Amino acid sequence: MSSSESTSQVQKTPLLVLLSGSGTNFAALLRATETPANPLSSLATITHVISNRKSAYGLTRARDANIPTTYHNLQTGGYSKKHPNDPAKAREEYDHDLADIILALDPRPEVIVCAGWMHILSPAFLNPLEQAGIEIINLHPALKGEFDGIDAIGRAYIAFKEGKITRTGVMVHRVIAAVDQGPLVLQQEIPILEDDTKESLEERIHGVEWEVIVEGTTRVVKERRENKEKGLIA
Ligand SMILES: Nc1nc2c(c(=O)[nH]1)N[C@@H](CN(C=O)c1ccc(C(=O)N[C@@H](CCC(=O)O)C(=O)O)cc1)CN2
Ligand SMILES: NCC(=O)N[C@@H]1O[C@H](COP(=O)([O-])[O-])[C@@H](O)[C@H]1O
Repeated sequence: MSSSESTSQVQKTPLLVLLSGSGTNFAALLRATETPANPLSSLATITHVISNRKSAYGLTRARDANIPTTYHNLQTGGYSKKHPNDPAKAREEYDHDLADIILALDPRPEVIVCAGWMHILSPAFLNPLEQAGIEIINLHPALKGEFDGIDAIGRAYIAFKEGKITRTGVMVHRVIAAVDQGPLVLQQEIPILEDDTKESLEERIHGVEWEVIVEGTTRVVKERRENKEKGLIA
């Protein structure tokens, strides 16, 4: 940033959020971008939200915040009907079109945050986004290398009850084709207490998620802006 520029004049990094559910993590990220005391508020802004589920309350939260939204669904988008006997082809076309939707946005997002996005992204999506230089990160309620995939919290709780673990955690990682196995941005361990129920553990994990998604996004945005200033990326 040149000395004559204030942060208010510097273009904020446009973020796009992918979500499938209630959107509490999106809400936490939005709060951070709108809270002057939070460093993220001077660095980034959420410019679009996409969900694959029409009923996702996260879409309502985005609309209430006057953030543009898109609903993109495998069934209602006709992908499954077009390829009734080839679900892989249907998913490939769905992913390809999702990438086209994002690449056509103005402003084009620079960082995509998966915040409870419950769809595995294929190379048909990942490749064009990578070629466009758009970074993708994901919030996952487990530590790296543990409980990849869905119901990570439930599986961690079972492992705890079986005496196999005494802690779990939350991570933000970069998204690659291998689900939840991309490079770590950051993670935070969460102890599992003897008297924890699945519900009490889940509640504690969600509270940590709302912090980790902000810190993880902030780290990625800061690194990207520094790399831009150094001329390492366009
Ligand atoms: N290529 C990648 N795609 C996604 C990643 C990733 O790391 N690489 N992270 C996920 C988020 N996620 C866990 O953090 C996750 C979400 C969903 C699934 C999954 O099995 N989805 C099923 C459908 C499940 C459902 O609809 O309830 C599916 O896509 O067939 C696994 C992991 C986001 N995508
Ligand atoms: N594999 C990813 C995954 O399981 N993510 C989970 O989706 C929820 C989204 O909640 P939200 O819609 O309230 O943000 C989060 O709690 C997170 O644990």
